[in-house]
Amino acid sequence: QRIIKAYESKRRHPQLFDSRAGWTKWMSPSLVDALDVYRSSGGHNTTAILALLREEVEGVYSFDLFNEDFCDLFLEELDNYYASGLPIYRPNSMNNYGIIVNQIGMEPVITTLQKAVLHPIASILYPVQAGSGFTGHHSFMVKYRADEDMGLDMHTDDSDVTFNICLGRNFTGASLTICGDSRTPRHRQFFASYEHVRGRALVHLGSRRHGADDIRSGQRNNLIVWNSNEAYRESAAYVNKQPYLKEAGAPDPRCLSYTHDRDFGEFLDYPPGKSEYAGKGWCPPAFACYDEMAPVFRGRRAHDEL
Ligand SMILES: O=C(O)CCC(=O)C(=O)O
Ligand SMILES: [Fe+2]
Repeated sequence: QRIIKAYESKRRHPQLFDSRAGWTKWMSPSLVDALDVYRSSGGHNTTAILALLREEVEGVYSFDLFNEDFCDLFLEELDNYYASGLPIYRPNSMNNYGIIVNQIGMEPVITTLQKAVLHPIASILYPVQAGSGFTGHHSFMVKYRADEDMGLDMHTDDSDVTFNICLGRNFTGASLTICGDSRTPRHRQFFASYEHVRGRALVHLGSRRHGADDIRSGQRNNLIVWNSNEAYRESAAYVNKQPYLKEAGAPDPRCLSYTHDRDFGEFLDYPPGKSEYAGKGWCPPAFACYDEMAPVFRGRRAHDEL
């Protein structure tokens, strides 16, 4: 709160923080029109919105959201914040170069975006998780560069519905690998590789396993909005209350996580500097290991207990 106040007078593009106006003027005109159709039909006419969504793979969709101007202004604003010397809160332990944008004063304007754009789309795609409204969001930037963080380990989000919006700048590589839904037999099976496009958003359930492949050149900055819905979390349908199903078979190496998976080392070498994770994984839990994995797991345990 103190930081938000301190930054207020230093904003480079104050219009980006205007929660009343929101970000509509930088949005894809056809999306704005489609949302109008949806809204004026009381949420019944979903045709126009659905026509703008591209299904990348079952359960994961992308759509054009912002224009180049928006991406430029937004990245300039972040550069300006970094130059201000104010403290930078990192989004999570795995992102050393990102920033939580709610902490620089963007929470209200992103709430406007959530109400006007994200929730309508999420409620069409994921009615159970989106429900009658989101109750909060955790919004942050991730940044990848060949000489900084290059990628992000496989994980699921503490989010009910995630929107991942690419702001550029120029880059090659850095695609997003999409695997299965957590707790399902195929959670570590490969589903798709998504190439980010500047101005385009990807939307998926937070429970979907995903990770960012290493960047080859340039830099990629994405705005991530983790939407949460308290009513859904309290309901019996909440994903974290579902049974953890037994894995169907050996994982696809592209879907392995060195921070989460107990069998990572059976398939791949730990990335440089990450070998401390060996032996610390918990996923899958013992009762949900695929058949051939059990001896591996028991062997590891027996070894550890010596
Ligand atoms: O780099 C990306 O596109 C995804 C980042 C991500 O999944 C996350 O920060 O939770
Ligand atoms: Fe994520």
